[in-house]
Amino acid sequence: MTTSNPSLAAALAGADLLFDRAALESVIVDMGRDIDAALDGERAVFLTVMNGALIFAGHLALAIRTDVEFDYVHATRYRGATSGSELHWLREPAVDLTDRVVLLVDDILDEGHTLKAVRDDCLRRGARRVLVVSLCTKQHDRLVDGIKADFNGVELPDRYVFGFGMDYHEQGRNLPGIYALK
Ligand SMILES: O=P(O)(O)OC[C@H]1O[C@H](OP(=O)(O)OP(=O)(O)O)[C@H](O)[C@@H]1O
Ligand code: HPA
Repeated sequence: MTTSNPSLAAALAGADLLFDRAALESVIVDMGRDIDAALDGERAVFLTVMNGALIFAGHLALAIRTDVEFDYVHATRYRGATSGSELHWLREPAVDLTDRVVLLVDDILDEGHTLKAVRDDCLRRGARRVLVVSLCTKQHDRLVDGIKADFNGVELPDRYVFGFGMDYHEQGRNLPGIYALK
């Protein structure tokens, strides 16, 4: 941690716990069941958007019974800040997506720029179907046109959240719950 980072302890002291680990694990089990039904036996590419989706992806993969092929992309537009800017691609998919079903797995659908760009990139690479899977979606009117989650775990108020993979200035990703700044 660099010394210029705002204090995680101070943020936690002023934050609300929205969903604890047990609640999230239960939601993710249900998502896995729904995804199995949608895949109907097809072996999908399980494409994780790093870094934020890391923890969700691990839990979700264990909740899906259909075999999947793992790959990941790294795209970031917040870069440790609490408001987004343009998307930076740090790693593109390695698996050939031609004619594949893709489970596009991310932690949060906020304004939607990230998932829209990655989803469109998968389609450009020839994916037959992209199912957008997000642990949470923020409720506000800033969502870009043309993107929605096909599978969503929980809905969030319009507040900056962290934990369960999501960062507060690159801190707090391994907190076992979702917290919201006041
Ligand atoms: O819907 P949007 O407004 O585009 O925001 C959602 C994206 O922002 C976060 O990534 P971030 O850029 O913070 O990178 P990270 O995954 O490394 O935390 C999050 O993991 C999503 O990918
Ligand atoms: O509220 C958020 N928290 C963490 N990462 C994010 N990326 C987009 N919105 C958020």
